[in-house]
Amino acid sequence: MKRISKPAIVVNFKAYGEVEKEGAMELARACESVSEETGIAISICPPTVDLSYIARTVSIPVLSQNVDPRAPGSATGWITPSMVKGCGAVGTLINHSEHKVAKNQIGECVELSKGVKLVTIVCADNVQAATQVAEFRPDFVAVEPPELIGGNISVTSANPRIIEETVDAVKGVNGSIAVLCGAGIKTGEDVLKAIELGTSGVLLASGVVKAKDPRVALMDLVKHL
Ligand SMILES: O=C[C@H](O)COP(=O)(O)O
Repeated sequence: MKRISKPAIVVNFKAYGEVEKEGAMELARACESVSEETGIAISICPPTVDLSYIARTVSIPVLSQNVDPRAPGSATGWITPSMVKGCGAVGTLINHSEHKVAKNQIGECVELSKGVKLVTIVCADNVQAATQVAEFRPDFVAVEPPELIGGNISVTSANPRIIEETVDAVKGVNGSIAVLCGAGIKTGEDVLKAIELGTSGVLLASGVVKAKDPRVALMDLVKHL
């Protein structure tokens, strides 16, 4: 199933050492296997260097970790949305906290991505930023307080208000934009809380990528869905 259905679990592999060499494909396979076994949509964002290989191999949705605001042409080293689409990915993150895009270029990334029918997940650090990026009409806005990213305290318990307020603010801009939350999410309880707070799912990384057994971590994440 290549569609990002809801509730959505989006696993960002980032650039962790665990996903170097064959690690990315092994993790992609684990996500695919849990998704098939449970029927829950698990989407993945592998490192760009593995995007094409993984997108053509697994049956779950594969997204790029970023795109650049460039159309096909003389753009050495840039990652165009068109290229991402061409290698079999179904969507892309944009403006991740660890890969910021200049404010005036976020809209361009969304437009170019939509133009090639990529699903767009635009990240935002706070409610104000989430409201601003919602104006670009992405498919998803993912709110992630940077100080909680990669830590052991889930945004759902550390700052549930930011999630509720982001859901209200984004829906106020456009009711069809789905909201995700991320930062420190590690358990099925965290995911359940995220849904109860009004989101359509979660964006997470370390809870799966750095888990001793990623398959066990994934099964736990989806156990209440
Ligand atoms: O893209 C994922 C987010 O930055 C969250 O990362 P984390 O789950 O390691 O906190």
